[in-house]
Amino acid sequence: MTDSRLWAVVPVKPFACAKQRLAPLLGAGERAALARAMFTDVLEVVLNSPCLGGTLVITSDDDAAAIARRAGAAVLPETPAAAPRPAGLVQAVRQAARVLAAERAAGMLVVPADLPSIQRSDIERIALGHGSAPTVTLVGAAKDGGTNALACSPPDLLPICFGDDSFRRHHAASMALGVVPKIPVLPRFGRDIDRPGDLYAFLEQPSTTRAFAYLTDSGIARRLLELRELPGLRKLPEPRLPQRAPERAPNCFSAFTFGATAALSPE
Ligand SMILES: Nc1nc2c(ncn2[C@@H]2O[C@H](COP(=O)(O)OP(=O)(O)OP(=O)(O)O)[C@@H](O)[C@H]2O)c(=O)[nH]1
Ligand SMILES: O=C(O)[C@H](O)COP(=O)(O)O
Repeated sequence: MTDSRLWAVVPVKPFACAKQRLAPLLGAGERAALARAMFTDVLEVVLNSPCLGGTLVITSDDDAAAIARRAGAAVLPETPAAAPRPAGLVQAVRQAARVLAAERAAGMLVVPADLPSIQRSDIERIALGHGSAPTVTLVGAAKDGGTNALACSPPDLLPICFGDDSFRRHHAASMALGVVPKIPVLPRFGRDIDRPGDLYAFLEQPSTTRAFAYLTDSGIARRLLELRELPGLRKLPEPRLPQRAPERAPNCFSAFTFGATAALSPE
């Protein structure tokens, strides 16, 4: 590959297992639908960013893989299947880094699938400011010390250590390599939706995202209004769809099996 642009890597956990920390507010089906909507928002942004060389979605979820392929992204079947966090995320991103390095990609930009508010200008700030190898760019989560954007050139330069306190650990790993990471200030990249407070904050800023539309059209936003008086939600339109009863979550870490890794060219 002679392209000097970064490849976006979007790791996606099976929707049926996603957003467990939102269980106090949402049923299993609602969490899966929200994760799907957020992933579609993120996918649209990265695929519409010509500053990127391509988009690789790594997942063991057939539905996520089908969405990615329809949108024009390359899909890398995750092997082994998603494990409990953070091991699953770490192994998935390491797998993607190995594949991109083998394809001689200039670098990778890991974009989590739970950042529905990001915009193309945010991707451009990271990609166009990243520079040539060896380089690391990091963007931290606003609250929990996580890493919400990780770019590295070459793709397998940086030890991947998602999990508790990951931003500090990724920063330290980069410094240990003698690479001072670039840390652009990107507030929208800081706002991943993990916990109830993140969901309330997201709802208080109406947007044209699929995630916001799902939460309002399904009646969830109004239900949360009744749970916690949110002045910002008063002007929401009446919900159009009947509310779905919470469903039981399936066994989330049953074994998935996939074939060989997909080619990088989008199918
Ligand atoms: N491919 C893959 N992606 C993962 C895995 N675990 C998490 N992710 C993705 O990594 C990003 C951040 O993950 P989390 O914030 O832990 O999201 P989550 O696992 O849905 O949230 P919880 O269920 O509350 O832990 C999201 O895009 C997830 O879909 C995994 O095991 N495999
Ligand atoms: O930094 C990390 O480990 C990932 O971004 C996931 O963290 P989160 O579950 O807190 O979003």
